Parts: sequence; structure tokens; C-alpha cells
Amino acid sequence: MKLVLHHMNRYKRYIFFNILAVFGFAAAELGIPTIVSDLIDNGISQNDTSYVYHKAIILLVVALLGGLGNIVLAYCSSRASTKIVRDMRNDIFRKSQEFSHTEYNKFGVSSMITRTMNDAFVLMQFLNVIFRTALLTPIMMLISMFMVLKTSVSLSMVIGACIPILILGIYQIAKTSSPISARQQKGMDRLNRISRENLTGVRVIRAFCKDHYESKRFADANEDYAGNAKKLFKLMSVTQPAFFLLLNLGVIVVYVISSRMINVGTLQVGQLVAFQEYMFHAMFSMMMFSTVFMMYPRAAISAKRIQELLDEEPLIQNPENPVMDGDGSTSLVFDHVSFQYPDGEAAVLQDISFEAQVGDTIAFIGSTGSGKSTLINLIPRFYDISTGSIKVDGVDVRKYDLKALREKIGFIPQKALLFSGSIRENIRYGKDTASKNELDHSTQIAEAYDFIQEKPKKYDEKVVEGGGNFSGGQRQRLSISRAIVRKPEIYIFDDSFSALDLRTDAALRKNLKPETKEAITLIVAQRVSSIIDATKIIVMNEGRVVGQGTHKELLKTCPIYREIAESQLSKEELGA
Ligand SMILES: Nc1ncnc2c1ncn2[C@@H]1O[C@H](COP(=O)(O)OP(=O)(O)OP(=O)(O)O)[C@@H](O)[C@H]1O
Repeated sequence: MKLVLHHMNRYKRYIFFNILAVFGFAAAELGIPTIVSDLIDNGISQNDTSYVYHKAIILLVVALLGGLGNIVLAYCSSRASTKIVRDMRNDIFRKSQEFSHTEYNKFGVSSMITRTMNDAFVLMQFLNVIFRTALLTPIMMLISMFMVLKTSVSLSMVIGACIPILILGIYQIAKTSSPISARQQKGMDRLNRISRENLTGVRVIRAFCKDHYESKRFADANEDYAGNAKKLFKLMSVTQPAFFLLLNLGVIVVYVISSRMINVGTLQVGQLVAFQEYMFHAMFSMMMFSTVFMMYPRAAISAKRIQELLDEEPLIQNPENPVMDGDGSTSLVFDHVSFQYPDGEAAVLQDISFEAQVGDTIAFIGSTGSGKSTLINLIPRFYDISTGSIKVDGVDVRKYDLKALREKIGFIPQKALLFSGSIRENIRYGKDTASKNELDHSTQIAEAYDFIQEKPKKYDEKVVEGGGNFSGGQRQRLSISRAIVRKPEIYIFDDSFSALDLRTDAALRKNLKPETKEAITLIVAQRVSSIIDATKIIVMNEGRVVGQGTHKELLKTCPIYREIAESQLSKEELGA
């Protein structure tokens, strides 16, 4: 409710016309039976042709006004519901951009997609029905009941008997459908997750011949979803015929009673026609209202899921008085940093301290899971540290304006990610205004220039979703170009050379040297040959620094480093 009201505020105009249309439509629909009754009893029965014509014209005008009201009502309802849900989707998207990795892990990407698309769609359908019926049906119901009573109190008893049955039915349906709807929406999350994993992991699935396993996994989830949908459909399919049966039974009873009343002269034919019309309106409005009740549980669950996303406070927030720049230096200091993932059980990093100044290349090496990626993720504040401090240019990263901090950093993640679009758009992701010269320069340094020039459309060559039309090494080089073009103060390469052949790796590192003279370069690497020239190599093991120094120093002082180096380098290289 809060969610809808908040978003409805912006569309008061549609709501206003919606209300006007409701009153216009209701007045017309409820006026028609009285005019018809009058036309029959005082026109047709009295053989008064001019009276019949006169009432027929009034009937036509009222029917046209009713039709117009209905059109305006449909127009305003659909405009308001689609616009409100469009805004909600935009808000969810904006909110999800503020989320830190923690919130992404908490909700799961698939569930976030289901909430943005599926739940929003459910809500849109519900709002459309609400705008059309929420005001109209009670008005129609109350006035119809009043007119029914006015026409004949004894005939009204028939409707009076039907109402408790209807209310009980509506309540029971809402109660039964609510938990099924909740299970269905969760089922949609699961279906989305499995689809997503299948589409992104199609090569692994084929390579491991797991097609059948995955098909079964999907079929089970699909069956579960379909099972819940079937239950809901069954409920709906029984409901409508039951309501119509009740309505028709009422009509039969009315006919039986009214025939006697007409015989004894206590009821006229025109009054009976009007009574029937009003009774139909009353019962039909009640049925429409019951549709709202049946849709409500599912819409409420969808709204709750959307609200959960919108209410989530990102763990990483901009400080109240953010610092926009550092002390003018280019430096990075880790001071006794420890870190535990919000959902983790133990500290992943413990007591990490090191410093880097302008021109330095700091390399991180160590066994898998030793915390290298975690460590570098703390610099752009993807996560906040548990204890200690990280300073960039003399200022604690938690004091910076997030955008200002992240603009200082050129981050090249472990998995090179490209966006659908063109090569140019992908590189300009690093700097919107990058000129042709800047594009050429960054791609030359990243050893991407040659393969781009070989493409028929060069920088305008299309990049498909996930960069699937480029090789792993090409994707890495494009994502390196993207970071270089923004000329950051701190380069972070998270194992970003792993897909490059040794020649390209060496050439790229050589190109980077002059480019990063005025910056700090952090490299997470598995290959010792990639970091042999680093100013400082930090050796990590189980979340701790177990050695710091140059390649030569570490060979002498750090057994773990020596072991890694010996497993990768020849005796000559080790001796060099
Ligand atoms: N989001 C997360 N939540 C909880 N624990 C995590 C999360 N990400 C990583 N970890 C854990 O943190 C530890 C360090 O992981 P990290 O990815 O930093 O290691 P790494 O040294 O970069 O490994 P690799 O060389 O394999 O990339 C691992 O034990 C891992 O299981």
C-alpha cells in the first residue's frame, strides 16, 4: 500500500479523471434501468409512442455518456498503472545500483530480476484492475442495493440470502490462494536462477555432458511452478462458474416470486426489468470485487518483494560530509587491516599493512583463497573493512565521496566483462568523452589496437552480450583499455593477464610501465613472471601477509614465495 501510494502521488491527474469517469459511468449504468422501467410501464404499456421516443433518446444519451465514462476510465486506469509500475522499475534499478556486493549476495541476481520484471508485472495488472473497480464496484453495489430495496423489499430478500455466501466464498479464496501465490513467486525466482545458470554456463554443461541433469533440474523447477499456477487457475476456474450459478439461482427465485407479485398487481413488468438489472449490477459488482480479492494476495506478495528491495539500506553508503579529494599526493596505505565478509564466519584478511607511493607496482601472490581479490576489493569500498584503515592520498576511503574515490581507480576485474554495444562504447565506459586519439592510445598500450583495426567496423564493431564474440584474451585487453583510458591514479589488475599468452603479457606490461609512472599499480597475479619487476611483492597465505619485498629479496626470505617461484621458473630465471 505504502509502495503504491508513494508512486501514485505523481499521477494525481489520472486519478482525478479516473474518479470523474467512475461517477459518470456509474450514474449512466445505474440510471438506465430506471429509464427503461419508466419506458415500459408508462410508454409501452400505455401505448404512448411519443413518450417511448422521448425516453429512448434520453436512454441513448445516457448510454453514450456511460460509454464515454467507460473509455476514460479504461484509459486513465491503464495509463496510471503502467506509469506507476514503470517508475517502480526505475526506482528498483536505481536502488540496485547503490547496492554493495553484500546486498547482491543477499537477494541473489535472479531474484532481483524476477522482482523487477515479474513482480512488477503482477502489480501492474492488479493496479489496473484496482483503478477500474476499487471505487466503481462499491458505488455500483451500494446504489444497486438501494435501488433493489426501493423497487421491492420482498424480492430483495433473495439478494440478502446470496450476500453471506458470496462474502464467505471470497474470504475462503483469498485465504487459500495467499500461500500458493507466495510459493509461486519463489518458484519463479528458482526458474530464473536455473535458466540464467544454464545460459551463462552452456559450455561447461556441454563439456561435462550435463544436459540431462540440467534439463531435469529445470523440469523439476518448472513442474513446481506449473503446479502452483495450476492450483491458482483451478481456484479461479471454480470461482467464476460458482458465482454465476448463484446469480442464476437468484434470478430463477426472483422470477418465481415476481410472477406471483405481477399476478396480484403488487409489481409491474417495468419494475421487474429494473429490479433484474439492479440485481445483476449488484451481484456483478460483487463478483468484480471478488476478483480484486483473489488477485490481492499475489499482488501483496509481489509488492512486499519489491518493497524489500527498495527498503534495503546499502551497507556501503556515502559519508555525510564526503571528502572530494585527497591531500594532493598519490599514495595508498593499508594500516593493520582486518576484514570479515558480512555473511562470513571468520576473518578473511588479518592485520594487513603495506604502503605504496606514486610510481610503485605492488603485486599480490599466494595460494587460491588466500584473500588477494578480497584485499583489492576493499580499496574502491566494494566492502568496508572490519578494523584498521585504508588511506588513499592520505584520506580514509570511508571519508571519500564514493564517486570521487572510484574515479581515482581503474579496476580491471578477474573476469573481463564487456557490455553489449560497440567496442567504442565499451572503452568509453572508462571515460565518456574519450577522443579517437585517446582510444588509440589506450588500446595500443593494452595490445588491443591491432585486433580492433582488423575488424571490419573497427571501433564500431558490435560487442554481443557478455562479449561472446571476442576471445578471452581480447576481452581482457578491451577491459584493460577501458581502465587505461580514464588515466586513473590507482590501477588495480585482478589477475587480469591470465588469458594472455606470454608474449602479449610481456608486451602489455612493458607498455604499461611509462603509462603508470604517475600512478600506483596493484597486480594480483598467479604467474611469477608477470610480477618479477614489481617494486614490491606481497605474499599472501590464509588471509595474512607472509612476505613482502622484491622478487630477489623474497626468494631469500620467504619460503612460500620461493616454492611458488620454483614451481614456475627455470633454474636460470631463478638465478637471474
Ligand atoms: N562474498 C563472499 N562471501 C563470503 N566469503 C567469501 C566471499 N568471497 C570470497 N570469500 C572467501 O574469502 C576467501 C578469500 O577469497 P578471495 O577471492 O579473496 O581469494 P583469492 O586469493 O583472490 O583467490 P583466487 O586466487 O582463487 O582468486 C575465500 O576463503 C573465499 O571463500
